[in-house]
Order: sequence, then C-alpha cells, then structure tokens
Amino acid sequence: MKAYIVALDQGTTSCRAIVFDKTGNIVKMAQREFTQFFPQPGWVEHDAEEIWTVQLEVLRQATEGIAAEAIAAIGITNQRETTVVWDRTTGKPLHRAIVWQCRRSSSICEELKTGGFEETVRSKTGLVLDPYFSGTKLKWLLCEHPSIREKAERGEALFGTIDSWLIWNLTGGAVHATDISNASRTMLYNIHTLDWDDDILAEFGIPRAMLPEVKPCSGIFGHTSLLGGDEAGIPIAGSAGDQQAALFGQGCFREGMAKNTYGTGCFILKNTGGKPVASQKGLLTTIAWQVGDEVTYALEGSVFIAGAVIQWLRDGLGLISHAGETEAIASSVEDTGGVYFVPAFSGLGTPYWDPNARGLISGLTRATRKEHIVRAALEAIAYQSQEVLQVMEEESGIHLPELRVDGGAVKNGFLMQFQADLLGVNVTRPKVNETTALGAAFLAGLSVGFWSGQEEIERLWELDQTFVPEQDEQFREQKYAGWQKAVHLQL
Ligand SMILES: Nc1ncnc2c1ncn2[C@@H]1O[C@H](COP(=O)(O)OP(=O)(O)O)[C@@H](O)[C@H]1O
Ligand SMILES: O=P(O)(O)OC[C@H](O)CO
Repeated sequence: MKAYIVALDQGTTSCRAIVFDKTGNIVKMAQREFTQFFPQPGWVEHDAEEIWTVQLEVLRQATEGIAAEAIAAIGITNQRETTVVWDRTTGKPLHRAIVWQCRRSSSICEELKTGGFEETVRSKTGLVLDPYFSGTKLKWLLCEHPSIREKAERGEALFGTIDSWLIWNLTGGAVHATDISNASRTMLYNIHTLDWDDDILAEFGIPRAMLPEVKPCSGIFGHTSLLGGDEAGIPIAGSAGDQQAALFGQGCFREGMAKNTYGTGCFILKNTGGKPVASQKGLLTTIAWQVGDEVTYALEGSVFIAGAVIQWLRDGLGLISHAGETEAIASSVEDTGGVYFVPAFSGLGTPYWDPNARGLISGLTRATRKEHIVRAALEAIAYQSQEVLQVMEEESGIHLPELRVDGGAVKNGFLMQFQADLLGVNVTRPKVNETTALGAAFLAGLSVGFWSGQEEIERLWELDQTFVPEQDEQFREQKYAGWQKAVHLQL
C-alpha cells in the first residue's frame, strides 16, 4: 500500500528528507548541514556535488526500513535562485553553485540599470534588478568563463536551480526540468507569457539551449530508481521553490492569505490569486504555484538575513554555542539597552534593495553586554519582517488579520512574541513546523491522487500556538522609529 510521500527540502544551510503520512504528520526525518563557502566579502558559494551527496544520504536515512513500494511519490523543494551549471555528458558541475545571497553580480546589475533595463525586468519578470536572482549570476558565470559559454552554446552545459539539479541526479541524468515557481525566480522567465523571455536572454547573453523545461508544480517530473522498488521507479511528482512550498504547506490557498518563513532569511508571501499584482514599493511579483492549468501568483517581501544572524553569533563571534540558547539569553534582559543590530551582511532586500548596504550594531555603551546584542539580533529578524508587512499593508490597504509562521527560527518563543508585539496581530505557529517540506509533499501527493484536493489538505492544518500581542501602539511606534534610524545609518 502507498502509505507515504517523501519530501526533499534542500535549504540554504541543510538538506532534509521527511517522510509524511496521509494525515500530513512526520513519520521520519533526517537532516544534515553542508559546507558554506565565502571566497570573498559578499560572495557565497555551495558545492553542488556535496549538496547532492548529502541530499541522497538523508533521503536514504529517512526512508530506511520503508519499502520503496510504500512511497507514493517524492516532492522537491529548494533554496531558490541558487545557480548551478553542469556538464550534460559527465553530469559534473562546471563551477561552484552561486548562492542566492551572493553579491558578485552587483556591477552587472548596475550596468543593466544604467542601460535602462530595470523596467523591462520588472514588468516581464516581476522582480527587482538585484544580484539576488539567478539571471545575473549566470551572466557573470558565462562572461567570466568563456569555456563554459562555448559549452552552453553547444547545449553541453546545462543551467538549473537546485530543484533541477536534484531532478537531474534523481533521474540519472534523464530529465532536465524545473518547476514554474523556481523559473519565476531566475529573472529569465516571463511571468505573463509563461515562457523564458527571448529579449532578456539576448540582453544577458544566455543561450536557450542551456535552460530546463518548465513544468507545473504538481505533476510528474520523472522517476527515480535510487531507492529500489519496481521497475518504473518512484515518481517525482511535485516541486516548488521553498518559500512557495511553505505558502502551500500553510494552506494559504485563498487570496490575501500570507505566511512568513523564518529560516536563513525571512520570506513573506501573500497569495494574490490568479493574476500578477505589480508593486510600487519593492515587493516582488512571483509565481506561487501551478496546479493543473491554474497559475497562482504571490507578492513577496524578501529579507536576506534572519536565522543567519544567529548562526553568525555562533560561528562568527562565538557568542553562543547553539541557536536554541538565544531565547533564554534574550529574555534575561529587559530590553536591548538601546542597541540595534542591522544584519545587512548581504545587502538589504525589501523594501530597500540596496546590494551595497552592510551590517552594523548601533547604540553601544560600556553597559552593553552579550545579552543585549543577542536580543538585538533576534529583534532585528522581527523588525525586518515588520517592514515588509508594513509595505504589504500600505499597498493593499488591508490590515493582515493574522500571520502564519514557520521555519527553523519559529521555535524561539521570544522572537515570536516580540513579532506579535511589533505587528499588533496574532502570530500563529502550526503543529507541523516543516511546512516547506509539507508543501512539497502536498504538491506531489495531489498529482498522484494521494490526497483528493486542496480542501482535504486545508483540513490537515493544525495550530500549535498563537502569540497574542501584549504591547500597545506607543511601544510599536517607538521601537520601529529606533530601528528605522539604525537602518538609515547604512543607506
Ligand atoms: N531557537 C532558535 N532561535 C533563533 N534562530 C534559530 C533557532 N533555531 C534555529 N534557528 C535559525 O534557523 C535557521 C535554520 O532554519 P531552517 O528553516 O532550517 O533554514 P534554511 O532552510 O534556510 O536552511 C538557522 O539560521 C538558525 O540560526
Ligand atoms: O533556505 P531558506 O529556507 O532560507 O530559503 C532561501 C530562499 O529560497 C531564497 O530565496
């Protein structure tokens, strides 16, 4: 009997494999971190081969003792925008993966802006001309490495985001495909015509031959025999970028529903229904998912550094030994003692879109202790999310009734309460916090009939805890004004 769906969640810092049952509960999971490379200030790389090895290892661990015949399908979700180029014949990467956080293509973005290309990009792709997205990373790679360009022109070098890379490897090099939500993050995909955009490809000098086929998020991408089982193999039946998958996993199927995922960064997505909504204030217009013929769009606010600031306190400063400690440390002081921490390690995303901004800690005095800095780092995650939500509200004129949250950092009760206090709305945390993986599982499960439809999935959402605002308007205004002052020191 097909009792399970397996989700592969390839995040910025770790690979997870999670086995879900029909009730959407976790049966088994395995997770492992992989290496981050910072070859120059502002540059971030991953080893795509290491990612595949680690992903396969956690897949095997999570499914140990489970017969391949019991797995109805595999769903994939991934860190988005991260750019991989590999050799069609050998299957080996031709360069380290250039990670979404990497700023190396800043000057390319500047040139394109000067050349008046910003509006074209915005109107065709819904995105902002920023190094965050794959397009200028790929342009950089082809310009810096003429041998890769030659291969690309001959159709021998393939481009993909991490979902494509996993699908390629899971299918033994038989399938070069991506899903529409990931395609919409490349800056090469036209979100209106639903095709790669020839004008942009020409401007960026990217041959179409290296691009993957774009498929709906829920549907068969290929099959894998890596876990054994019958000859046909296990279908890879769903795929979506991690933030879109989380929106799906949170059951935000209706227009106006929104979620915030607190992982390496924070990504707030609001379902805008069947049509793209353009933003005037730095939100991204993106494709949430395609199920059948129906395309759903979203507005997104992207915060580049959220949980990553906690990792930096651990790995960069040695102030803490585990992320989990920060809750008690932050709660041990009344406030930050006037300290603000702007973690703009990779520039600033929504609403500023300043690739050159860098981090700062302000308001230091001789009385400042480690506890204040840890607290300020956690508060920064909430302030950045607040800024995005404020823009969303200003643009739509609608006050968000609640914020659904998920991701690694929502375990932190201090952070969740502070977020509710700052926003003045309820923050709701679901029982299954692995919402990203759950979304990928739902997309895969829907396509093979494991679940009957979105109504059934919606009923599976269960509340863990609601964080209710405990502070008044004056608190919110005062705190936010202090944050704004600190951010503007950097701009
Ligand atoms: N208790 C905690 N408090 C604050 N941050 C945390 C906590 N636990 C984990 N994190 C942060 O959450 C992030 C991991 O979340 P995850 O959703 O796995 O991220 P990703 O998918 O981006 O790799 C890390 O950056 C980590 O620092
Ligand atoms: O790895 P995460 O979960 O922080 O997600 C990264 C985003 O997909 C980047 O756009």
